[in-house]
Formats: sequence, structure tokens, C-alpha cells
Amino acid sequence: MSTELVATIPGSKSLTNRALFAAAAAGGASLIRRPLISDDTLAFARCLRALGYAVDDRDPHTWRVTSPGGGPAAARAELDCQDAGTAARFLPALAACGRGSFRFDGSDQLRRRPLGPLLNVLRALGARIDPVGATRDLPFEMRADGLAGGEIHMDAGLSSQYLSALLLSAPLMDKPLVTRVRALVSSPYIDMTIGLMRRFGVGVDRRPDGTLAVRPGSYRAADIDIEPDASTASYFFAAAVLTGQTVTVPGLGSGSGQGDLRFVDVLSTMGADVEISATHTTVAGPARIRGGFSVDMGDISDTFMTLACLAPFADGPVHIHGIAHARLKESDRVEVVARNLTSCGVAVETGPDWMRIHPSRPSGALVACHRDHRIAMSFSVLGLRTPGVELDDEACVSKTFPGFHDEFARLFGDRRERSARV
Ligand SMILES: O=C(O)C1=C[C@@H](OP(=O)(O)O)[C@@H](O)[C@H](O)C1
Ligand SMILES: C=C(OP(=O)(O)O)C(=O)O
Repeated sequence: MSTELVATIPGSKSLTNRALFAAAAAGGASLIRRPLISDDTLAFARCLRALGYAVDDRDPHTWRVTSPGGGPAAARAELDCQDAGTAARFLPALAACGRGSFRFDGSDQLRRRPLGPLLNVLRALGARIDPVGATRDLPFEMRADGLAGGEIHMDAGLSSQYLSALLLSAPLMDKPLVTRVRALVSSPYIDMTIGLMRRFGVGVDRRPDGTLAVRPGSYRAADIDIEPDASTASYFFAAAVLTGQTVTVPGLGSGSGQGDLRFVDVLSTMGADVEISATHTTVAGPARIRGGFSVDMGDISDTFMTLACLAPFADGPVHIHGIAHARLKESDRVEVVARNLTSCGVAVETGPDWMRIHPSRPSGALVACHRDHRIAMSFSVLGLRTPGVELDDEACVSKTFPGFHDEFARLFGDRRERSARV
């Protein structure tokens, strides 16, 4: 019989950091309710403070951002983006709208991630950006004197975050910005950016030729609620499928602005019973997990690892494609998932932008997380039906969900008890 479990999922990282950006650029006081409190959002808030914005994150339920509006007031700042891709992509575009010298850096992991296409556009719009030392992108030194706007051409095949950064900063530019991009990956995040900007009073025109246009103007301070993180919810929905239970996530429903909620469509293909209402999403695990399908996860690549850890239990192979850009995240996720699945005795094949997982009976292994929160959380799902799965770095989940292991254990039992039951 299926037990109904209600998961408490913290706020969306992507919405929290976009809201922080817009609130900083807006004149007045904005309230961000139920923000995600994790390494990535705290790093973003600290960087905004370094740029001269007042971000009060003392109340865990409601963050308050107070700003005169516009680009940063600071004339000099050192920005440590830590591991946060959103900080390293969005904040250079904000800083470039100010006047001053800004040095950007991040962790070793972030230094390996590409920024080139975005930095080249910022240069073309007026920022001077020089690498520090022999590195490719981060760390770099920026001399900012405002951004001109105008029409830009960019390749967004490595990350959609470059385009989100330009759209978010566009109202602060001198002239209208028109963006013409090729090869856009992770496109639902652009819809999220446009939706969030609208909530702060800024419109983005979608033109029939596929370009996006934003006029100079002002963000309006807002009071917004952050919905639970859909990528994080994927581990709990996948756990429902693996354990044959029912998991509900309140607050994540049909009005969600997060593309990763589409992960539940993949679970439905696997036989799960899925209900998305206005107020919640519920996934009930099937009696048999169906495989034998191919799925393009290019738009929702943060959830491909969740699927890869569920796939060995399906009754046919699962082919995942469109995930080349997932090699450029916290780790080379295609490679790291394949190696860890292989260590667990799962038959896997990979190519440049795909992975095929064959039905297997996984066995326990020490999972190499590579400081990648999603590797830790995805393999925790595999561990629900695999005794002896251990993570070499449990703490790396703090990038997006510091309380992950507690919430997982509260719903599905402690790992050792689970192993004894399997
Ligand atoms: O804009 C965002 O908030 C994000 C966009 C995606 O990155 P890419 O566009 O690099 O795929 C996603 O993987 C990341 O977790 C968050
Ligand atoms: C890719 C991710 O993060 P970011 O790009 O925001 O660092 C992620 O959270 O999986």
C-alpha cells in the first residue's frame, strides 16, 4: 500500500538569486519571502553587499533588500562567487552597469566553468575585463563605466545564464538591448528570467524573429514569495517512484515558473501517477518502473542525474540525450554519473551529449561526489534500494539544500536502517 509523504522543499535557488538581483536594481525596499538559504544564495547576497546594496538576510523567512536603484554604488569591490554559477554570470553584468573596479573570483570548481561568451558581450558593450594571471575567465578584473545597450549576438550553447545575465541588467543600460542568440540551452530559465523581471515591473519583448528586447527603465521594488525548488523536488519525486510511495510537494504547482518541474513528465513515462494542481504536485510510484524510452533533457539538465539514478531499476534501457552542457557544471556530470554508476555495477554507455543506462541490480559503492551537490542527492536516491551506497562528501549538498540528508531521512528512513531493510 502506498504511504503519502509530504516533503518540505526549500526555495528555488534560481528564483532567489534572480529576485536578489532585481531587488538590488530596484529603488526602494523589496521583500523576498521564503528565500532559499544555502551556499549559493548566501554568496550572492554577500556579493551584492560588497557592491554596495543593503541586503538584510537575518530573518530566515523574509530577506529585505534596500536600494537607491540602478547599478552598484561601490567604486571598488572584491566579489567571491564561491561555487555559484548564477553569481559568476549574473553579477558581472550588474557590476558592469556601475562605475568602478571590480575583481571577480570563485572556487576552483567555478574557475573551471566557462564565462567567455558573456564576458565578450560585456566588453563589446563597454566594460573593460582583464584576466588575472594565466586563467581563462575567472578570476578577472573589471573596469566598469556603464553599458551601452544595442544589439548583441551571442552563442548560448554552453549556458543560458549568459543570456539571463544580459536580460536582467538590460534596464540599466543606456539604450535598448536586443539579444540575438544561437544554440540556446536550458531555455526554460529564460522564461523564468522574463517572468521574474515582470514581477519587478520590467517587460521583455519577445519578437517574431526570435530576438528579445528590453528598454532602459527602472525595476519596481516588489514583495515576492519564492516557490520550492523544482530541481531539489526531483529527488523526492524519484524516491516516490523507487519506493512505491506517494510524495507531495506543497507550493509547487501548475503556476510554477520552473522548467525542472517537467521532470515529473519523465516519471509519468516511467509509469508514475502524477498530479499537478494549482497548489501542489504529487507523484505516486508505480508497481513496475517502465524503461525502454529516450528523452531529451537539454532543457532540464539539472534533473538528468536524478533520472540516471532511477534508470537502473527500470524494465528497459533509458537513453538520455541533449546533455553536453551538463559536462560544464559543478563537475563533468555525464562522466561523473557514468563512473559512479559503473562502480555500483550498473551497465552504462556514454557519448558527447548522451548516456544510456541498462537495467541492472546495483550494488553498494563509495560515490565520488566531486563536490557536486546533485551527484550526492541523486545517488542518495539510488541508495534507497541499494545497500552500501556511501557518499565521499555528504556536506556538498549545502550548495542548494543544507538540510537534504535530514529531510530525506525523515521521509525515507536513515540510510543504515534502509540498507538493513533492502
Ligand atoms: O539560470 C539559472 O538559474 C540556471 C540555469 C541552468 O544553467 P545552464 O543555463 O548553464 O544550463 C541550471 O543548470 C542552473 O542550475 C541554474
Ligand atoms: C548547475 C547548477 O548550478 P549553477 O550553475 O547555478 O552553479 C546546479 O545547481 O545544478
